[in-house]
Amino acid sequence: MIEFDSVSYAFEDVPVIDELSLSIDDGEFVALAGANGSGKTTLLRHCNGLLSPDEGAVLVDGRPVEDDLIAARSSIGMVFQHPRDQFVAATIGADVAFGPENLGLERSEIDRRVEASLEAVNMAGRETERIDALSGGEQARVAIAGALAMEPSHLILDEPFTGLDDPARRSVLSRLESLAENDTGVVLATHDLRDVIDLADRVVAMRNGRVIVDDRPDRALAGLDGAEVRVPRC
Ligand SMILES: Nc1ncnc2c1ncn2[C@@H]1O[C@H](COP(=O)(O)OP(=O)(O)OP(=O)(O)O)[C@@H](O)[C@H]1O
Repeated sequence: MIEFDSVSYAFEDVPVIDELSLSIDDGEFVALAGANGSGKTTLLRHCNGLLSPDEGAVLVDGRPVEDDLIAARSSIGMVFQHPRDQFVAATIGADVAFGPENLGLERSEIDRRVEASLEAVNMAGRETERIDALSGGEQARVAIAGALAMEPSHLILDEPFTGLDDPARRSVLSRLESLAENDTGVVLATHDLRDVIDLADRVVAMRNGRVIVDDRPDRALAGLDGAEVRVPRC
């Protein structure tokens, strides 16, 4: 479970997160919406200690993130907006293996995780391919596999679809849907709720560092307008 307990955060003196409270259960698929600058990325960066709250607390499985950064980073897989920037190796297999290797796991366990993670994103058997030769959609899936190889309880994706065309987005989304069905919590920050409206259990929308809507997707849409997010036309 991820809990934000009255979290406030400012860059220099500019408040960005404002006494925000929110809980995300294991296995939930949450769409995090909001206009540019509403604070989505800043909030998500608190989940694995990249940022620490000025006030309040962020808890992962009941423990403040900063009390045990390694535990928090093992529980939370993060995929950022431009997956290209987070690759650490030239080939798919080496990149996905990097996290488990840092955990000091046995080679057989590392290999098992790499295989299972690539299978989960529909890229089984492609370990030796070079990442720089992949399409954007394939790179997004490799980044997700890298996060999954840590066997996180939650996967947090910060607008992972930037620059992807519709087929690539749909392919990644269908993978995320099956992960959520298998009990990995998914938090997906997006401007475009059309992507996730059929998949999400909840839509949380932010404005000026606060939660303005937190509801089932159908009801959340009724409370949002095009200024916050791009909503599906029904
Ligand atoms: N490193 C930083 N230094 C100073 N201000 C920052 C920094 N990062 C973000 N901000 C500011 O914090 C506010 C929230 O930014 P944030 O990236 O969290 O919003 P967002 O909802 O993720 O936006 P987007 O949808 O455009 O990615 C913005 O006003 C932004 O300019």
